[in-house]
Amino acid sequence: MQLVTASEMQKIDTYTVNTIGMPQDVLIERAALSVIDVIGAGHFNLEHILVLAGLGNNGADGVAITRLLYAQGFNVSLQFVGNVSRAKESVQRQLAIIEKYGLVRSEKSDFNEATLIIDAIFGTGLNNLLPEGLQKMIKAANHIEKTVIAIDTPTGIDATTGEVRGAALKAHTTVTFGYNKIGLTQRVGGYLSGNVIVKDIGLLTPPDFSFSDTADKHSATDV
Ligand SMILES: NC(=O)C1=CN([C@@H]2O[C@H](COP(=O)(O)OP(=O)(O)OC[C@H]3O[C@@H](n4cnc5c(N)ncnc54)[C@H](OP(=O)(O)O)[C@@H]3O)[C@@H](O)[C@H]2O)[C@@H](O)CC1
Ligand SMILES: [K+]
Repeated sequence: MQLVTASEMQKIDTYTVNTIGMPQDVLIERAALSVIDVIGAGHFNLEHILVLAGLGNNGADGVAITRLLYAQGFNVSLQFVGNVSRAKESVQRQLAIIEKYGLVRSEKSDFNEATLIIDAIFGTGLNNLLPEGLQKMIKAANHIEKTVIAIDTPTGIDATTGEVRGAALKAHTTVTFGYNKIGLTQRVGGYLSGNVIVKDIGLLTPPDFSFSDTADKHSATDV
């Protein structure tokens, strides 16, 4: 199966949105729906779902997932990591929608109460060490061994190299979009990603795209 680096994935996202004209919110909705499929097909304890969201498009996926779960009647909490006033427009749009659903964000959540954690903090946009406060939070969450579903990549894993950027939230399952990422198959990233499920969300790859990875070297689970 074809693997990609973080920057290749970003180029494919940009091509799909800017050249093809697929609205970004449609991709986010499809990403969220694909995660709902995985949650529904798995044997997860859904008594209390906690969604941790970041300030970029990965966080926007998280807010959309929260809305879809809430609309189905699940007990779901949404907690942001970082200052929401600095969130990308995609997140702000999702937040405006959930407000109208009557969904209220949590300021601080008790991880012990959660039966399932959805990690939508950072995805392919991760470009540095995680902030120290977040590293601490992740280490504490790993310690209590909750079941985690990572959105696109486990937070803290470099999607290109599989290295840990300070700390990484260990996932039971990672739902990744379009193509699997090299970093989810190598080094510690391979271990911390758990079961990797690749979902098609309608991304298009430019016809002349040159991948740095040669497809016949690898195999992975495709769904
Ligand atoms: N593109 C699309 O259309 C679609 C994308 N989708 C989803 O979006 C995800 C990629 O989204 P994203 O590019 O917004 O980046 P994300 O991982 O959310 O990070 C947010 C921002 O955080 C920042 N930052 C980075 N590292 C940092 C650090 N260590 N400490 C602090 N800040 C740090 C950095 O901002 P910068 O520093 O560059 O200003 C970065 O931009 C992808 O994984 C998939 O889930 C799908 O829904 C399909 C449609
Ligand atoms: K994530």
